[in-house]
Amino acid sequence: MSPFSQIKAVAFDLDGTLIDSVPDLAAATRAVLDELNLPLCTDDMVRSWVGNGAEMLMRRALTFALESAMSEEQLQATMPRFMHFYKLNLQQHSVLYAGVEAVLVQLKQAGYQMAIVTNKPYEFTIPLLESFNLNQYFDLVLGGDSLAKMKPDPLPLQHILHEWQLPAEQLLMVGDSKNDIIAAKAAKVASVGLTYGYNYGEDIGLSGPDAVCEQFSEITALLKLRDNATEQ
Ligand SMILES: O=C(O)COP(=O)(O)O
Ligand SMILES: [Mg+2]
Repeated sequence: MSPFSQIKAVAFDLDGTLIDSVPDLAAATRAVLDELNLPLCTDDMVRSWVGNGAEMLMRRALTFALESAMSEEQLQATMPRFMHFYKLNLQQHSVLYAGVEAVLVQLKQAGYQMAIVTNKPYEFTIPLLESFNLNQYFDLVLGGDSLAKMKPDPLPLQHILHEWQLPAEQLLMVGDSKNDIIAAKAAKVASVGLTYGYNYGEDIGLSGPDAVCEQFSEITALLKLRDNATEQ
Protein backbone atom coordinates (compact mmCIF):
# COMPACT_ATOMS: atom_id res chain seq x y z
CA MET A 1 0.00 0.00 0.00
CA SER A 2 1.26 3.51 -0.78
CA PRO A 3 2.47 5.41 2.29
CA PHE A 4 0.26 8.27 1.07
CA SER A 5 -3.05 6.41 0.64
CA GLN A 6 -4.51 7.40 4.02
CA ILE A 7 -3.25 11.00 4.24
CA LYS A 8 -5.83 13.53 5.48
CA ALA A 9 -3.54 16.26 6.82
CA VAL A 10 -0.25 17.79 5.70
CA ALA A 11 2.42 19.54 7.77
CA PHE A 12 4.63 21.82 5.70
CA ASP A 13 8.06 23.08 6.51
CA LEU A 14 8.49 26.77 5.64
CA ASP A 15 12.05 27.87 4.78
CA GLY A 16 13.35 26.07 1.70
CA THR A 17 9.98 24.37 1.16
CA LEU A 18 7.33 27.06 0.62
CA ILE A 19 9.54 30.15 0.65
CA ASP A 20 13.09 30.84 -0.51
CA SER A 21 13.93 32.97 2.52
CA VAL A 22 17.73 32.83 2.39
CA PRO A 23 18.21 36.24 0.72
CA ASP A 24 16.55 38.05 3.66
CA LEU A 25 18.08 35.76 6.31
CA ALA A 26 21.50 36.43 4.76
CA ALA A 27 20.93 40.20 4.65
CA ALA A 28 19.99 40.27 8.35
CA THR A 29 22.99 38.06 9.23
CA ARG A 30 25.33 40.36 7.31
CA ALA A 31 23.83 43.42 9.03
CA VAL A 32 24.78 41.90 12.40
CA LEU A 33 28.29 40.98 11.28
CA ASP A 34 28.74 44.43 9.75
CA GLU A 35 27.71 46.09 13.00
CA LEU A 36 30.40 44.05 14.77
CA ASN A 37 33.00 44.88 12.08
CA LEU A 38 33.37 41.19 11.30
CA PRO A 39 33.87 39.57 7.86
CA LEU A 40 30.60 39.25 5.96
CA CYS A 41 29.06 35.96 4.85
CA THR A 42 27.57 35.12 1.45
CA ASP A 43 24.03 33.94 0.66
CA ASP A 44 25.47 30.49 -0.14
CA MET A 45 27.01 30.23 3.32
CA VAL A 46 23.70 31.13 4.93
CA ARG A 47 21.93 28.55 2.75
CA SER A 48 24.15 25.89 4.34
CA TRP A 49 23.55 27.26 7.87
CA VAL A 50 19.73 27.45 7.84
CA GLY A 51 17.71 24.59 9.31
CA ASN A 52 17.98 24.65 13.10
CA GLY A 53 16.40 27.99 13.92
CA ALA A 54 17.60 31.58 14.28
CA GLU A 55 19.97 31.02 17.21
CA MET A 56 21.83 28.23 15.44
CA LEU A 57 22.07 30.38 12.32
CA MET A 58 23.75 33.15 14.33
CA ARG A 59 25.96 30.63 16.12
CA ARG A 60 27.18 29.31 12.75
CA ALA A 61 27.61 32.83 11.35
CA LEU A 62 29.66 34.03 14.33
CA THR A 63 31.77 30.88 14.33
CA PHE A 64 32.58 31.59 10.67
CA ALA A 65 33.28 35.30 11.20
CA LEU A 66 35.33 34.94 14.38
CA GLU A 67 37.10 31.85 12.98
CA SER A 68 36.47 30.22 16.35
CA ALA A 69 33.61 29.36 18.66
CA MET A 70 32.07 32.43 20.27
CA SER A 71 31.19 32.75 23.93
CA GLU A 72 27.60 32.18 25.01
CA GLU A 73 27.51 35.86 26.10
CA GLN A 74 28.54 37.02 22.63
CA LEU A 75 25.84 34.90 21.05
CA GLN A 76 23.12 36.06 23.43
CA ALA A 77 24.13 39.71 22.93
CA THR A 78 23.89 39.28 19.17
CA MET A 79 20.49 37.58 18.99
CA PRO A 80 18.37 40.73 19.57
CA ARG A 81 20.29 42.48 16.79
CA PHE A 82 19.54 39.64 14.36
CA MET A 83 15.89 39.63 15.40
CA HIS A 84 15.79 43.40 14.88
CA PHE A 85 17.31 43.35 11.40
CA TYR A 86 15.34 40.34 10.18
CA LYS A 87 12.03 41.75 11.43
CA LEU A 88 12.70 44.96 9.46
CA ASN A 89 13.05 43.07 6.17
CA LEU A 90 11.33 39.70 6.34
CA GLN A 91 10.16 39.77 2.77
CA GLN A 92 12.40 42.12 0.88
CA HIS A 93 13.96 39.50 -1.39
CA SER A 94 12.30 36.25 -0.29
CA VAL A 95 10.06 34.53 -2.84
CA LEU A 96 7.52 31.72 -2.98
CA TYR A 97 8.73 28.62 -4.79
CA ALA A 98 7.00 27.70 -8.05
CA GLY A 99 3.67 25.92 -7.75
CA VAL A 100 3.25 26.41 -4.00
CA GLU A 101 0.06 28.46 -3.97
CA ALA A 102 -1.69 26.31 -6.61
CA VAL A 103 -1.07 23.13 -4.60
CA LEU A 104 -2.22 24.74 -1.34
CA VAL A 105 -5.44 25.84 -3.04
CA GLN A 106 -6.04 22.32 -4.35
CA LEU A 107 -5.37 20.68 -1.00
CA LYS A 108 -7.64 23.14 0.78
CA GLN A 109 -10.43 22.50 -1.73
CA ALA A 110 -9.96 18.76 -1.30
CA GLY A 111 -10.47 19.14 2.47
CA TYR A 112 -6.97 18.44 3.80
CA GLN A 113 -6.08 19.96 7.16
CA MET A 114 -2.82 21.85 6.83
CA ALA A 115 -0.18 23.05 9.27
CA ILE A 116 3.16 24.83 9.23
CA VAL A 117 5.94 23.17 11.20
CA THR A 118 9.00 25.40 10.97
CA ASN A 119 12.11 25.92 13.07
CA LYS A 120 11.84 29.65 12.35
CA PRO A 121 10.84 31.69 15.43
CA TYR A 122 7.05 32.06 15.59
CA GLU A 123 7.18 35.87 15.63
CA PHE A 124 8.64 35.85 12.10
CA THR A 125 6.54 33.00 10.78
CA ILE A 126 3.14 34.66 11.00
CA PRO A 127 4.08 37.97 9.30
CA LEU A 128 6.01 36.09 6.62
CA LEU A 129 3.00 33.88 5.85
CA GLU A 130 0.75 36.96 5.86
CA SER A 131 3.02 38.85 3.49
CA PHE A 132 2.49 36.09 0.91
CA ASN A 133 -1.19 35.76 1.83
CA LEU A 134 -0.59 32.13 2.79
CA ASN A 135 -1.93 32.24 6.36
CA GLN A 136 -5.46 31.47 5.09
CA TYR A 137 -4.42 27.90 4.21
CA PHE A 138 -3.17 26.81 7.62
CA ASP A 139 -5.22 25.63 10.58
CA LEU A 140 -2.18 25.46 12.84
CA VAL A 141 1.22 27.19 12.77
CA LEU A 142 4.11 26.00 14.92
CA GLY A 143 7.37 27.95 15.08
CA GLY A 144 10.67 26.65 16.36
CA ASP A 145 9.95 28.19 19.76
CA SER A 146 6.26 27.24 19.99
CA LEU A 147 6.95 24.00 21.87
CA ALA A 148 9.69 22.68 24.16
CA LYS A 149 11.54 21.08 21.22
CA MET A 150 11.93 21.77 17.51
CA LYS A 151 12.59 19.46 14.54
CA PRO A 152 14.36 17.00 14.25
CA ASP A 153 12.51 16.19 17.47
CA PRO A 154 9.10 14.64 16.66
CA LEU A 155 7.31 16.80 19.26
CA PRO A 156 5.76 19.32 16.79
CA LEU A 157 4.33 16.50 14.66
CA GLN A 158 3.14 14.60 17.72
CA HIS A 159 1.46 17.81 18.88
CA ILE A 160 -0.45 18.03 15.59
CA LEU A 161 -1.52 14.37 15.78
CA HIS A 162 -2.80 15.00 19.29
CA GLU A 163 -4.51 18.34 18.46
CA TRP A 164 -6.27 16.92 15.43
CA GLN A 165 -6.86 13.48 16.91
CA LEU A 166 -5.25 11.79 13.93
CA PRO A 167 -3.51 8.42 13.68
CA ALA A 168 0.07 8.80 12.38
CA GLU A 169 -0.81 7.18 9.00
CA GLN A 170 -3.03 10.17 8.18
CA LEU A 171 -0.37 12.90 8.49
CA LEU A 172 2.26 13.77 5.87
CA MET A 173 5.35 15.93 6.48
CA VAL A 174 6.67 17.86 3.48
CA GLY A 175 10.10 19.45 3.84
CA ASP A 176 13.50 20.20 2.36
CA SER A 177 15.75 19.25 5.25
CA LYS A 178 16.85 16.09 6.96
CA ASN A 179 15.41 17.63 10.12
CA ASP A 180 11.95 17.32 8.56
CA ILE A 181 12.51 13.70 7.55
CA ILE A 182 14.07 12.65 10.88
CA ALA A 183 11.16 14.27 12.77
CA ALA A 184 8.63 12.51 10.50
CA LYS A 185 10.25 9.11 10.96
CA ALA A 186 10.39 9.55 14.73
CA ALA A 187 6.70 10.49 14.77
CA LYS A 188 5.99 7.55 12.39
CA VAL A 189 4.40 9.80 9.78
CA ALA A 190 5.07 9.68 6.03
CA SER A 191 7.40 12.26 4.52
CA VAL A 192 8.22 13.92 1.22
CA GLY A 193 11.67 15.41 0.70
CA LEU A 194 12.06 18.32 -1.73
CA THR A 195 15.37 18.66 -3.53
CA TYR A 196 15.42 22.41 -4.24
CA GLY A 197 15.69 23.73 -0.67
CA TYR A 198 18.36 23.85 2.01
CA ASN A 199 19.80 20.66 3.40
CA TYR A 200 23.34 21.63 4.39
CA GLY A 201 24.35 20.82 0.81
CA GLU A 202 23.35 17.17 1.27
CA ASP A 203 21.09 14.99 -0.88
CA ILE A 204 17.67 14.83 0.84
CA GLY A 205 17.21 11.31 -0.54
CA LEU A 206 19.93 10.09 1.85
CA SER A 207 17.56 10.78 4.77
CA GLY A 208 15.12 8.23 3.36
CA PRO A 209 11.85 10.14 2.87
CA ASP A 210 8.93 8.11 1.46
CA ALA A 211 9.21 10.15 -1.75
CA VAL A 212 11.65 12.67 -3.20
CA CYS A 213 10.20 15.50 -5.33
CA GLU A 214 12.06 17.97 -7.46
CA GLN A 215 9.06 20.31 -7.63
CA PHE A 216 6.34 21.23 -5.18
CA SER A 217 3.65 20.54 -7.79
CA GLU A 218 4.50 16.80 -7.69
CA ILE A 219 2.75 16.54 -4.31
CA THR A 220 -0.71 16.49 -5.89
CA ALA A 221 0.16 13.39 -7.92
CA LEU A 222 1.50 11.61 -4.82
CA LEU A 223 -1.79 12.30 -3.05
CA LYS A 224 -3.70 11.31 -6.19
CA LEU A 225 -5.43 14.69 -6.35
CA ARG A 226 -7.01 15.56 -9.65
CA ASP A 227 -5.91 18.82 -11.20
CA ASN A 228 -8.94 21.18 -11.26
CA ALA A 229 -7.53 23.02 -14.24
CA THR A 230 -7.72 19.89 -16.41
CA GLU A 231 -10.91 18.45 -14.93
CA GLN A 232 -13.63 19.94 -17.15
O1 LIG B 1 14.73 28.73 10.41
C1 LIG B 1 15.30 27.67 10.13
O2 LIG B 1 16.43 27.37 10.55
C2 LIG B 1 14.66 26.67 9.23
O3 LIG B 1 13.29 26.83 9.09
P1 LIG B 1 12.42 25.64 8.46
O4 LIG B 1 12.23 24.64 9.57
O5 LIG B 1 11.15 26.34 8.03
O6 LIG B 1 13.19 25.10 7.30
MG1 LIG C 1 13.26 23.98 5.61
